[in-house]
Order: sequence, then structure tokens, then C-alpha cells
Amino acid sequence: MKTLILGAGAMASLFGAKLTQAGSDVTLFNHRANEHTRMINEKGMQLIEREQQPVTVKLPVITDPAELAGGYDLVICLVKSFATESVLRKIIPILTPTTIVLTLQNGIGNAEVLETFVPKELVLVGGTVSGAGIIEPGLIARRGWGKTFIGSAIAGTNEQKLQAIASLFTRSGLACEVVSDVMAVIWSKLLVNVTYNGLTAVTRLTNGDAVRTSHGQAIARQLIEEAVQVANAQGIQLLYENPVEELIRLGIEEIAANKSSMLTDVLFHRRTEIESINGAIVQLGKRFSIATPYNEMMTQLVKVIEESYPQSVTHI
Ligand SMILES: NC(=O)C1=CN([C@@H]2O[C@H](COP(=O)(O)OP(=O)(O)OC[C@H]3O[C@@H](n4cnc5c(N)ncnc54)[C@H](OP(=O)(O)O)[C@@H]3O)[C@@H](O)[C@H]2O)C=CC1
Ligand SMILES: CC(C)(CO)C(=O)C(=O)O
Repeated sequence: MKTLILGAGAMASLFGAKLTQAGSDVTLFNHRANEHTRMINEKGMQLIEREQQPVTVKLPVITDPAELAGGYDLVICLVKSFATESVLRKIIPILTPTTIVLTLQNGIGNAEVLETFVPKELVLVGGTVSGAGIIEPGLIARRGWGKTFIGSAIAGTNEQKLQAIASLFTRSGLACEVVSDVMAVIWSKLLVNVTYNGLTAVTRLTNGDAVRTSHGQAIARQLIEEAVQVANAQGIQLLYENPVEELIRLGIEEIAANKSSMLTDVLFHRRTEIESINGAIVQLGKRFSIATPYNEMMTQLVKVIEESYPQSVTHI
């Protein structure tokens, strides 16, 4: 399956490396050349998994859309949610009428952006509980081994393609399952991010450490309770029987070591996805008259941090 991955950050690099290792023809596309893309093109990508020695994986990163080969069967969108539109504008000319576009981004609203550029019948939606970070340019570490769930934007379509992608991902070491209810996937993943991303960005802790303290866990529980009420108000069937307990367990056991993508953004003084995560719960809460004080406070705290990077105090 000829695959183009949009972005060359932590997750695009992880998916690119794993799919390439399994023998797929994969290209990364980034909106600009940076140290990471230069290192990958010059020396290959170094991937560390489970504290092992780094393994080198060779795959190309293209930054000029005119250099893209075209003829891709699958495009995977792994830029931050606020960058989807600008990256799609660049690659839209090379899509064919059969190119499938899959979003594995966090937050809500990503599929809707894709659907403004690509026919809905070609859009797949997913969520991944795999995690990764860029340690230094050219070197990435895998830090989460949870499953990836994918489904079709139009329920009941693309069955064969979904199965082919899921089996490719699973063969590549990215365990993947096809689901029929994409809203369940999007919201179940959203809840993971609602729980951990803002909390870890504000406290500068790993996911596990953020909920190992009683105060951190108490905040996480409230964030989840509010988001579950908002999901219920929309009739969304979550993939959890007991969301609070399952999400806390996930953070302590499966994704404990991960420095969340939002913590990484804050550490690098970058824009975060807070608006499409905790901010989305606040907005939808208003629509359904559900009070979301913890999500509101979390959104505001992350915005304070984001808006004042130059003033942040780093020493006495
Ligand atoms: N990291 C993780 O563990 C996980 C992340 N996710 C989700 O995956 C998605 C990608 O996250 P992650 O890999 O961590 O993010 P990164 O910040 O590591 O990578 C983002 C990529 O998008 C590029 N980009 C940034 N701004 C723009 C723009 N305006 N136009 C086009 N491209 C742009 C960046 O390029 P450049 O750096 O050159 O600006 C970079 O290549 C997000 O939705 C995230 O929430 C999901 C699960 C786990
Ligand atoms: C890995 C995970 C699930 C939690 O850290 C994530 O989605 C993120 O960091 O954005």
C-alpha cells in the first residue's frame, strides 16, 4: 500500500518507521525542512523501542509538494489539528479519486476538516493510544503501545480497505482494530486526551505521574466525569464500561511513561491542541447546558501558558 504521511513529527515518524520496517512504501510530507527532516533524509530515522538500542529506518521526507510522486493509496494525517487545513491545501492536487485519507489526530473536528477537501466516502477516522516523542533531530522514541482503532466516516463503507489497513498496521507492530462506530472511537480517544494532555502540560509530569498523586487523580476524575456527561448528552457510546476507572488505569499502566503531546508542545513553546480537546468539552457543554468547570479551568490554564512563553520564569 503506497502511503503518504502528513507531518514529520513524533507520531508521523513512528508510523512512518514502523510501516517502512514492515516493507511498506512510505513517504513523509512536512510543510518545511527542519533539523529532524534533514537528519532523516541524510542518515535515516533512528527509532528506540522499549529501551533497546536505536534501529535505523530509511524513508524519505518531502517538503516541496511538487516533488511528491502521487499515486498514493493511503494518506495518513498526523499533523496537529490546527494544521490540517494548511497541509491538505498543499497535497490536494496529488490525490486520486481512490486515495483514502485517514486521520489519526487527537481532538474532535478533524474528520470534518478533511471532508471539506476530500469526498466523505474516502475519509477514514481513527484514534491511537500509541505514543511517541522526538528525543533529538532524527531520533524518536516509542512511548505508548495502546491500540489504534479505525473506521469509516460513512458507516458500513470501505470495509475491505479498512481491513487491509488494520492488517498492515498490526503486521507493522501497531495493533489495530476496525470499528463500525467512529464517534465511539473519536470520543473514547478524546477522553484519554481530556484526562491527560492538559493536566500533564500544566504539571509537567508524565501521564502516570500526573495521576499517581491523589490531587492529580482527583482533577483527572472530574475532567472525565464532565466529558462523559457531554458524550452521553450526544448519545455517544463510549468504548469503556467504567470510563473513570479505565482511563486512570490506562494512564498508570499503558501510557504511564509517555510525555504527552501537549506537554511536549509546552516544553517546546509551541501552540497546543487544547481548543480541540478540553476546550471542545467546554463548548459542547455550553450547547447541552452541562457545567464543565474543570475542563474550563484546564483550558484557561493551558492558554495562559501558551500565551506567555516569552515571560515564563525559568530561574530564581
Ligand atoms: N505524540 C503522541 O504521543 C501522540 C500524538 N497524537 C496526535 O497526533 C498528531 C500529531 O502529533 P505529534 O506527532 O505529537 O506532533 P508533532 O508536533 O511532533 O508533529 C507535528 C507535525 O506537524 C507539522 N506542522 C506543524 N505546524 C504545521 C502547519 N502549520 N502546517 C503543516 N504542518 C505543520 C510539524 O512540522 P514542524 O515541526 O516543522 O513545524 C510536525 O511535522 C496530533 O493530533 C496529536 O495530538 C496522538 C497520539 C499520541
Ligand atoms: C499518548 C497519548 C495517548 C497520551 O499521552 C496521546 O494521545 C498524546 O500524548 O497526545
